[in-house]
Amino acid sequence: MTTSKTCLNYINGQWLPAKSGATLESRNPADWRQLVATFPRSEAADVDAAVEAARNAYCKWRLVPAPSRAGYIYRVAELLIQHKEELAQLMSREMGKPIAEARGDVQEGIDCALYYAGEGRRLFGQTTPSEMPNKFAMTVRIPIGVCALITPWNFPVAIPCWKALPALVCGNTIILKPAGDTSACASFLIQIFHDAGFPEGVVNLVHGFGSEVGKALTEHPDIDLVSFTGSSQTGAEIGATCGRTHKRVCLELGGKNAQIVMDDADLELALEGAVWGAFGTTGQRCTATSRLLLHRDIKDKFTSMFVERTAKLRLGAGIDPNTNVGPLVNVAQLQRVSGYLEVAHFEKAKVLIGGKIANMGDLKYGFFFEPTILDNVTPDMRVAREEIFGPVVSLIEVNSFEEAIKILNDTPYGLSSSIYTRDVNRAFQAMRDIEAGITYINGPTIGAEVHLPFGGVKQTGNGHREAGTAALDVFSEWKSVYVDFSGRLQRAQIDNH
Ligand SMILES: NC(=O)C1=CN([C@@H]2O[C@H](COP(=O)(O)OP(=O)(O)OC[C@H]3O[C@@H](n4cnc5c(N)ncnc54)[C@H](OP(=O)(O)O)[C@@H]3O)[C@@H](O)[C@H]2O)C=CC1
Ligand SMILES: O=C(O)CCC(=O)C(=O)O
Repeated sequence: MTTSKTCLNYINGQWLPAKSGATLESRNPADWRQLVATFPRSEAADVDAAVEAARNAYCKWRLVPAPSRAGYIYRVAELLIQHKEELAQLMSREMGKPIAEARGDVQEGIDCALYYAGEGRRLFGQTTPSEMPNKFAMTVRIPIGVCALITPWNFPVAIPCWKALPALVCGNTIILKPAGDTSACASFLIQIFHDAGFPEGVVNLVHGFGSEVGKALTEHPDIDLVSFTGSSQTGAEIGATCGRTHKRVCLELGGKNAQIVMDDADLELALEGAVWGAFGTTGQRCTATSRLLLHRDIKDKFTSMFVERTAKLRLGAGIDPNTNVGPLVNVAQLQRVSGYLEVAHFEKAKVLIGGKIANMGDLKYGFFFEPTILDNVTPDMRVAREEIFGPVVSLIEVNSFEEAIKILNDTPYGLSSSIYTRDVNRAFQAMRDIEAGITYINGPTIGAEVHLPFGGVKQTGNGHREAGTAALDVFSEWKSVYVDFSGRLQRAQIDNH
């Protein structure tokens, strides 16, 4: 039996309870009887204290040379490596991810830290010729200020790292508001930042409800930027508030990702991709495969292979190394996914396998849902259009490559996409014509790498990207600098120079 943790806020280098003293609980989704952590139910007053600390710290942090800022980030990488297993096990208990995937989540945090530590010695700007003689022109990146990072529960280490590390290397200070379901993981991560020695106030953590702490951060006049990953609904609300209060905002929202399997595909390879893409992380990824667009010539064969393989997946607690599919994160997710099965029945989709809450034996203490394949799905059905965020995938038959691309694009979202084909011409055509931020050729829709931009088109976001150098464009402003060493007034576009 593992003991529960008492998590606190981290403000100005101090571990503190909520000013009100109120607390909330985080429980193991594989067995809700197990308390994983208690954490502060913070309010606007706690947010005010964190914003004040971050604002004060910003004055000095922005002047620390970027290679020195990167030194702290490198130390985060070292500490994450040191604590990888402990953190992965905590994650598996707190949000249910199978342990191998939890290790992958921490590894992504490590990769991210190593990448942005390196960026501290680059942060390249441009030098460019001036129109004038004896004048030098260049661009430099400058930080934005105090950044609020509002993160979900599905990648409790990777997503906070994607946001915090580029923000910090650019010279901003941060306040993390993690999802309540992964408050212990967030505290562990911020302990690592503390141990890495960041100056007081540079890194802050405020736990609590999104509707209280998240909202207070978004509305706060002294927050300069909000970076958010989560639902489209909350994202739209945050976007509207930031518009009203003139804040920079970066939104990473939903997906309705599809994998195309063409008639010439390597079916075994496509099968591995479909299983991992649809049921990895119990389908709780914004990049999860929730539609399989199958060419009519391989549909029957591929479908029976897929059903057979899905039947072998083992549901269980993530901490058990034999588990393939863990629980959903909480009862609300379980209800949401069950609700979509009602929709599927109403829409006359055919359940080929799964389709129910799994409550045999010890599973009855958790939020388990059977891996589910829906057939006879048409592109207009709700199950084919709305983000389900669970282990449910819809099969849609297509007659041609062109039809597959058309259906793939026929969604309000545009995050990830995939095509399995041996035809290089089709692969390149797909790369060009698919409307999505990410396209995989002969790979599943999941598995992004930290040095490439991550994000999507249409309602998946608001045009920004996380990860890679693209994240530096979120967390810094461009300043154009002209140095005139002519010793006289030179006026571009007016003087005949
Ligand atoms: N794109 C993605 O990666 C993700 C998408 N989702 C989608 O969202 C659905 C619901 O999941 P849910 O966890 O409720 O997602 P939310 O978008 O509501 O939550 C994401 C984060 O935002 C916070 N938050 C909630 N309301 C507000 C608000 N008004 N202002 C500021 N911050 C807020 C949450 O805090 P708190 O935890 O306290 O609610 C959490 O930290 C899922 O089924 C899935 O479809 C969810 C997670 C990730
Ligand atoms: O699958 C991936 O590549 C990353 C997924 C992710 O970050 C997410 O679902 O939020």
